[in-house]
Amino acid sequence: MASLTAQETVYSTTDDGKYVTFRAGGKPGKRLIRQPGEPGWVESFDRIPIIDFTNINHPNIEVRRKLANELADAAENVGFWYAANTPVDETLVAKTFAALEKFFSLPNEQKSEASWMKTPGARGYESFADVAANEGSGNDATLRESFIMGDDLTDPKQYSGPVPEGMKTQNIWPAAMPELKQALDDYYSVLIPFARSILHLFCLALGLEENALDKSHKNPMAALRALHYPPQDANESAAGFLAHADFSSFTLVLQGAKYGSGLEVLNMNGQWISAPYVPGATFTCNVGDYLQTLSSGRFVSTVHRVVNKSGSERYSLPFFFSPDPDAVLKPVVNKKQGSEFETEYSEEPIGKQFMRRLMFARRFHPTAKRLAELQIPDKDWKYEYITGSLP
Ligand SMILES: O=C(O)CCC(=O)C(=O)O
Ligand SMILES: [Fe+2]
Repeated sequence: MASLTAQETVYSTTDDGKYVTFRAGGKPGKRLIRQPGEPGWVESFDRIPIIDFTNINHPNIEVRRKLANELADAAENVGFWYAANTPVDETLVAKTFAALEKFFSLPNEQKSEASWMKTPGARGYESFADVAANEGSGNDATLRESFIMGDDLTDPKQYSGPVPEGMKTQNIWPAAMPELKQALDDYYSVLIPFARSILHLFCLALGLEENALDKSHKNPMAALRALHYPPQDANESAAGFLAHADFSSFTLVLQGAKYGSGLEVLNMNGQWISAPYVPGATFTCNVGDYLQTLSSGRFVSTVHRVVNKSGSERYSLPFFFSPDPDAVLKPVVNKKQGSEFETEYSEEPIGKQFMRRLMFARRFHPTAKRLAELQIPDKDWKYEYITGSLP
């Protein structure tokens, strides 16, 4: 059993002191920073709740419903929660992190053989220099490097049905480390059923049939993003990962015991609440934008960032679970009374919205524009991409 202990609350203040700025829902946003007792201070979380997932697949639906209600409470009031005692075992976690450490320690040329620029959907390796170029943070910034793999209907390890016509191979793998594919495939194949069970809990929590969202998550867009953050200087003002909300239905992040912490979650008072590692293969999880829309804003896609001032290397492994690329996302429940949530949604299939946001995040990168044109050869889209006027 993981120990269900509350963690320390830490505030950090690398913002301008008055506002925190971020990107959420594809738009820039800002939040006023308020100290306790100041006008406008609101009740908001100061820690991330820990939920025991032992009963996630319990045969009795009433037992599952009880867990679903705990999850709903966290999803409504925080948007983040720790999932302890999940079906994912610690040996698998240790093996996966060992593979990631090995991959990131390869020479740059070997990692770059599997560059994201060679794939249709920006899978593969994103170097320190790529991140610096994307975020305009300067050429020598070494804030993070990452490796992405995800859903791929051309990969028989993932999908046994007939490959849809015109479907391209999505993932790319480094020739220098063939065992990376094995390690990430193994982990991914355990995360998919775990995520499906969580989706069922969210349906119960919304008062729907457990399988109500299965039809929009048949061949879900799902991805693992392995991340490596070297320790940042104490006076470095850039974040390892800028403040953002996720474009996913929900995200399940693994953090490793021996690595530095640095994940921080924004509460309603503009305070950064730390979300460090919790022992026992415990996941740090959050609601993403798509579930926020599906739930009419009942579940909140909360802004977060990474600032690794721990003094040690940090590796983390988010798993993003999103709807089918051809799904059109509409709220499946009514808005809560008094909710100020914007209920506007787009009729555009979510896969296209997803790619647009993915490419927008790389808009300063010289090669990203070419990649964007390959992926979505759509005039309007290109226009939006070039001018940066995304909705
Ligand atoms: O590194 C982490 O813990 C979180 C990274 C993250 O927020 C993301 O990949 O969207
Ligand atoms: Fe994120």
